[in-house]
Amino acid sequence: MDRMEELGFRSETDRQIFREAAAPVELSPFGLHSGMFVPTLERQGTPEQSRKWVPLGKSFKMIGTYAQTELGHGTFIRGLETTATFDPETQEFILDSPTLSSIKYWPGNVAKTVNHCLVMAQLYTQGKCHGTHLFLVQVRNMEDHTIMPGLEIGDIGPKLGFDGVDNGFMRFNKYRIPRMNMLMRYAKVLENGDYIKPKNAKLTYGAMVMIRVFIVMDAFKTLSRAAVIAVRYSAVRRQSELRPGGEEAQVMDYQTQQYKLFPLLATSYAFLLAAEGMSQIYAKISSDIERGNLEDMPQLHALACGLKAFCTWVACEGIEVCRMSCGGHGYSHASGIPKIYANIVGACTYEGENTVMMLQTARYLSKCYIRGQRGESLPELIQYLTTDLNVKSTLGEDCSFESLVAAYSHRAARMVAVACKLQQTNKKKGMAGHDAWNKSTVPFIAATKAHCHLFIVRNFVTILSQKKIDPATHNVLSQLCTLYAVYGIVENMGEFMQDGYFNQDQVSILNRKVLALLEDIRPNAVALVDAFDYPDHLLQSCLGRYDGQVYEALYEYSKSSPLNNTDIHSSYYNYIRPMMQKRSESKNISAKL
Ligand SMILES: CC(C)(COP(=O)(O)OP(=O)(O)OC[C@H]1O[C@@H](n2cnc3c(N)ncnc32)[C@H](O)[C@@H]1OP(=O)(O)O)[C@@H](O)C(=O)NCCC(=O)NCCSC(=O)CCCCCCCCCCCCCCC(=O)O
Ligand SMILES: Cc1cc2nc3c(=O)[nH]c(=O)nc-3n(C[C@H](O)[C@H](O)[C@H](O)COP(=O)(O)OP(=O)(O)OC[C@H]3O[C@@H](n4cnc5c(N)ncnc54)[C@H](O)[C@@H]3O)c2cc1C
Repeated sequence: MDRMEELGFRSETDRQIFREAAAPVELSPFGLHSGMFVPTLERQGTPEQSRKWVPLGKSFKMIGTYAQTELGHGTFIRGLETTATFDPETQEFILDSPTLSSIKYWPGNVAKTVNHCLVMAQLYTQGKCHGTHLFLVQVRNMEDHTIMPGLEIGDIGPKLGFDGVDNGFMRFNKYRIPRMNMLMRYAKVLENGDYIKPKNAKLTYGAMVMIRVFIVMDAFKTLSRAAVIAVRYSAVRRQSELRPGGEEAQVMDYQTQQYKLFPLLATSYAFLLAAEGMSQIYAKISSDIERGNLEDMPQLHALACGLKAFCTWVACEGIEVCRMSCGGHGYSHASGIPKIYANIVGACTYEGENTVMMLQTARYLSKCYIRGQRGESLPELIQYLTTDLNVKSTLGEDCSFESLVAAYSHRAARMVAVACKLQQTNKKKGMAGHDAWNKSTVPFIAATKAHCHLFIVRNFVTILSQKKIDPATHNVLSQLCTLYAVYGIVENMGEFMQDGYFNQDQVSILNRKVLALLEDIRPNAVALVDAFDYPDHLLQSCLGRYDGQVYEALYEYSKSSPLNNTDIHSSYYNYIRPMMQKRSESKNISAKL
């Protein structure tokens, strides 16, 4: 913190890069403070509240987190049970956890680190419940960090990853906070207890939308780091003979290794651009929302949910492929990959479980599909839903960007139509609306994945056609873009072929194109991962070192294992030797017999 001040880092991006460099392996216990607590105070507080609290947060005088999930409910926010009941006599809210299942459970850094929380609770005033709202709650004494009376707080125990984050539980026993600690930018409770409702109840969910946008960038960061490690290692690692009697080949020269890694390299670039595109859309629509124009809120919500889920799923699968492509050494923490995976895989669950998020986007697509059928105008990103599904592909040998985007549009439009028609058929059969929906959600998830895939391909193509890029770089980025798109088709061929959109010749073209691109990309593969510019310090990987001294690094790493501190381990004296002695005594006994 002091060092950041000394260096004059003001922007959140600079600060984030610094924090990551300072704690490269474990997630920071202040991540939720800087990433969620302070921004939520800024965006959900009134100007007065922000002026009061944000400087305290930014200077770490107040350290906070976001406490929403409970033992009994995470996904279903409307089902949260923590109550905040307004007492007009004292001008306070009384926070309470009325049941076991209402205990806050999972919030990061609640257990030991923070002294404040933003608590999501059901607001009661004048005997009426007004749904969930956010409240700023002091949870520890600012002098000695003791837990405030009326609260029970603890750690939830070990997890798959997130070792640097003390996820905790928290129980309220009629705990009082001032009225002005409700975040009142959109909804308000007046002194007499009157409730002023917001323009849209979902404005309270703004912090989640923001983090989902950040998570798309996390998916890029983590997948690209694993790809850097795996590609560099594949250039160093030699195994088996490619040419009989020749020297052992770099494993990167095996076509199968290229097929594992180069599409993930291409995906990393695609995700970086998608994350940037998503951030721009977020900046535009969220500033409209702040000015009171809520028209595009559903579009933003749908895009953030879909991309968060799509990108984290693909990143996690891809990181695992990177790990396995490093053979045995990939399994060691020395590779750096297990930690990357363990931390990012949580993102498939936190900030909205991925299936649930996909279904939010699906609902939006379903509504847009109906509007499109009625001839109503649709937002630009969704206009493809009205394309003519009888058209066949014009893809030729060059696999042009235009033909690839058309293929992705066709696939997504067809799959959304299939899911919507199933939903409609279910309704016609007499099912209630919710059943008709539930019984079409599997095809809706597939359709939503296709929709997100289209967004990413189209975004990559658009950037290549609009940005001024020098010809050599443009050429190699075009290869990556084409590989991302063609590989996606080859791996999901059934979805593109089901209605005969491609003919047999075109399928052969696509299969050949993938293999040709692997060869094109091979000479630039290491440069393309170097271009991400991750320092060794950040990667913390013996396999992904910039200088390629992999075996030296692995040997040094092994020597630093705590088990090597002594020649004979205490387990020998405590267990192995007594066991051996026992065995030899019993052997002697049996020999006597
Ligand atoms: C979306 C919901 C599931 C909605 O639930 P419902 O179906 O019940 O709907 P509602 O009635 O509530 O909604 C009606 C209506 O509103 C629409 N809606 C909903 N939400 C929004 C919204 N936000 N904006 C606009 N509109 C919205 C909804 O679609 C309906 O519309 P229609 O009627 O038109 O259909 C909701 O309940 C929900 O969001 N649930 C999810 C809960 C959730 O997200 N919880 C998050 C808790 S906080 C958390 O998890 C924090 C985690 C933070 C982790 C720390 C991150 C640190 C960084 C780590 C990075 C790792 C990198 C590793 C690096 C390395 O190692 O290298
Ligand atoms: C590492 C980590 C960090 C976290 N940090 C925080 C934090 O800082 N603050 C905080 O408040 N919370 C935090 N959480 C909690 C997290 O936000 C929730 O776990 C998450 O929102 C998922 O909710 P859930 O646990 O209720 O899952 P559930 O909803 O119980 O999901 C279980 C299964 O049910 C399915 N399901 C649920 N609803 C539906 C539906 N409507 N349709 C179809 N399928 C459905 C899901 O797809 C899933 O397969 C964290 C969680 C993790 C893992």
